[in-house]
Amino acid sequence: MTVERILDATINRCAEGLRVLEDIARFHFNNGQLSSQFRTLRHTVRKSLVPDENNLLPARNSINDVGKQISSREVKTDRRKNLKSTAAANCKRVQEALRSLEEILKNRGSYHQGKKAENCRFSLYSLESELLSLFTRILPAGIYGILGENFSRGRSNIEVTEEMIKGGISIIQYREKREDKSFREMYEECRIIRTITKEANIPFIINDFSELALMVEADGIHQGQDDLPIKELRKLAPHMMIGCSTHSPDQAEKAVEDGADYIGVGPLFPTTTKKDVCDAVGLNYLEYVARNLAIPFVAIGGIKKHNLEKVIKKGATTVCLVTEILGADDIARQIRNLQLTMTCPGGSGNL
Ligand SMILES: Cc1ncc(COP(=O)(O)OP(=O)(O)O)c(N)n1
Ligand SMILES: Cc1ncsc1CCOP(=O)(O)O
Ligand SMILES: [Mg+2]
Repeated sequence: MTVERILDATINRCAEGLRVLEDIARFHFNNGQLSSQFRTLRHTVRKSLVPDENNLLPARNSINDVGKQISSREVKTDRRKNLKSTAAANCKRVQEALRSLEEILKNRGSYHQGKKAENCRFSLYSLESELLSLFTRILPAGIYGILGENFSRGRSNIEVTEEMIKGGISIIQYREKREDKSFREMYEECRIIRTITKEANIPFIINDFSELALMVEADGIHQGQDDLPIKELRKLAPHMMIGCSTHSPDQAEKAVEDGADYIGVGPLFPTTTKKDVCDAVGLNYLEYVARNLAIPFVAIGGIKKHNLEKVIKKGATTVCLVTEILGADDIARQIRNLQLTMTCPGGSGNL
C-alpha cells in the first residue's frame, strides 16, 4: 500500500507541475508547439507510467500526510518572484517527481515503466531549457540603445554602456562599425559589456557578429536582410533573442515565419547613421506592423526628440535613437528626457 501511496502522490505532483508549464507556454508565450509537448508528457505520466492507476486511489491519504503540515509551515519561503521562477520551480518539481517515480517503479519490479519515467525526465530537461529561454527572448518596452564609437564623441562603448544604464535604458546593442578596431578588441570589449549588462539585468544584443555573440554569451543577435538566415542561426542559438531588420510587410512576415523574436521597423525617417541605408519607409509601415503583426518590434531610423511623439502615436512601445543619444552631452539625462516624452506625450519632455 505504501508504494501505491507514493506512486499516487508523485503522479499527481508531476501532472500538476506539467499543467503549470503547459499553461505558461500556451497563455503567456502563445507557443502551441511547446504547450502541446508539455500536454503529451502529462498524458504519458497520467496514462501510461502506471498501468493499474485505478488501484492507486484507495491508497491516497492526504489528510494524514505528514508532509502537508511541513509544507504549510514553509509558506513564507514559497513566494515566487515572477513567472520565470514559477516555471523554473515547476520544472524542478516535475523532474524530482519523475525521478521518484522511476526509482519506485523499478523497485516494484516494473523495470520497463521505470525506464519510461526516466525518458520522460530526459525529455523534460530539453523542454525546460526551451521554455526558460523564452523568458530571455522578450524585447522589452522602452528605449533600445545602440553603441558605436563613430558617433559617441570620443567616449568608449564601455563608458556609454554605463551612462545608458544610469539613464534607464531597456536594452543595449553593440553595433561597432569602426574599421580600425580588431576582432580581438571587439571581443574583449563585448566581454566587459556583457558583465556590466548582466549585473544591471539589461539584455545585451550583438549586431553583425553572431560568433562574438555566442562567445561572450550575449542575450541576442541582430541580423540584417543580407546576413545569415534566421532559421539556420536559430539552430546555433536556440536560447538567444534573434532580431531582424525589416523595411516592408513582406520582410516582416518572412521574419515571423523564420522565427525571429523581434523585428526592427525602419528607417522611419532619413538618416545618415547607416551607410548602406535604404530610403525612409515612413510611418505607414510602422502602423501596418503595429496593427497587423503579433511580433514585438522596435522603431528605428532618424528618430529624434521632436518626432518621437509621432512614432509613439503609431503604436511603437520600443524605440531606438542612435545619434540622438550617442551625440548628447549627458547621455543618461538624454535618455531620461526621451522616456518622459514617451510616457507623457504633449509634455515638455525635459527634466
Ligand atoms: C534595432 C535595429 N534595427 C535595425 C538595425 C539595422 O541592422 P542591419 O540591417 O544589420 O544594419 P547595420 O546596423 O549592421 O548597419 C539594427 N542594427 N538594429
Ligand atoms: C542602424 C539603423 N538601421 C536602420 S536606421 C539605422 C540607424 C539609426 O540611427 P539614427 O537614430 O541616428 O538615425
Ligand atoms: Mg548588421
